[in-house]
Amino acid sequence: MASPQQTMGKTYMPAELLIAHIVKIHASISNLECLRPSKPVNSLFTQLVKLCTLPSSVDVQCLPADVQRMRESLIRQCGQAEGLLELEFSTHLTKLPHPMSHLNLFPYYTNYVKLASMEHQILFESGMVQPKRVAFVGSGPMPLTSIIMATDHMKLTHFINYDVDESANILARQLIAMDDDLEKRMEFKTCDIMDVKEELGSFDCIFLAALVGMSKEEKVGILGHIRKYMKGGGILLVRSANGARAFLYPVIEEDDLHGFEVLSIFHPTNDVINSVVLVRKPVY
Ligand SMILES: C[S@@+](CC[C@H](N)C(=O)[O-])C[C@H]1O[C@@H](n2cnc3c(N)ncnc32)[C@H](O)[C@@H]1O
Repeated sequence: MASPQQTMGKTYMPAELLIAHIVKIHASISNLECLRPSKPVNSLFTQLVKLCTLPSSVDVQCLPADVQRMRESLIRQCGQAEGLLELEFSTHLTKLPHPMSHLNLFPYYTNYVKLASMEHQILFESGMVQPKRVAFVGSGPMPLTSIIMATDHMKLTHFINYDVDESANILARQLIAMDDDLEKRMEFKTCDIMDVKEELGSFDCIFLAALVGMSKEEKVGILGHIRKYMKGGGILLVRSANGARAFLYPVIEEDDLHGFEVLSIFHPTNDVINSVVLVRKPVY
């Protein structure tokens, strides 16, 4: 089997070697009792993220069926572990007197800062400057994207966060409760995004979190629903994945975006995981 090579200071991993490592990690994760944060869980997911952010020639569109099945299982495991990690930290932070001054305790806080800055830059370059109303779909118990966007980039914008999980919204509201500015500009609504209709037409920009729609079919169904109800000329930012990062999150291809005008697709090469796909609903 080919061995790893060094390119630009990063180990380039031949696809078959990378996949062999990922298959082994998936097997170890599958043997874990539960995916709540713990030493073994943290260590396996840290190894997995390191591997998946290495330069490689992996193309998940051409995986053998058994590896594709493993990938789908791994994406669900990653989603579950991410949700449990956010739940753990949000529960801990909301017990502190000023949760907002301790957000950086979250292990992936700097990744979210970089991702939000990247997403704001992409929106700014597409002409979406200081939107009035933004929706974040799948905000979770640690709604870092909305918080960082509202605090650092969109200081006049009103954010409506949708999450199907009421316990996530209860924690998210507690997280921002001590911040007067965010309290006024941020709402958390408990519902499946598939049940939100006319209100989607009130947003200048909608973010769709990577973990909303865990299979291609589910994601495409959600995209079609949002497109149906969002306003003409409205912008949708879809988080996707590329290369080996596609073992962690679902991938959105251009042909999953029929009916939208694709404005840009950005694949990060640093430690940010998600790709950013920006689309607009045409004004008929
Ligand atoms: C764990 S969070 C990750 C988002 C992350 N906090 C961020 O700022 O980008 C993803 C959330 O999506 C929510 N979710 C999944 N499917 C959904 C759906 N169909 N409608 C609304 N929320 C959904 C889950 O309940 C979960 O809390």
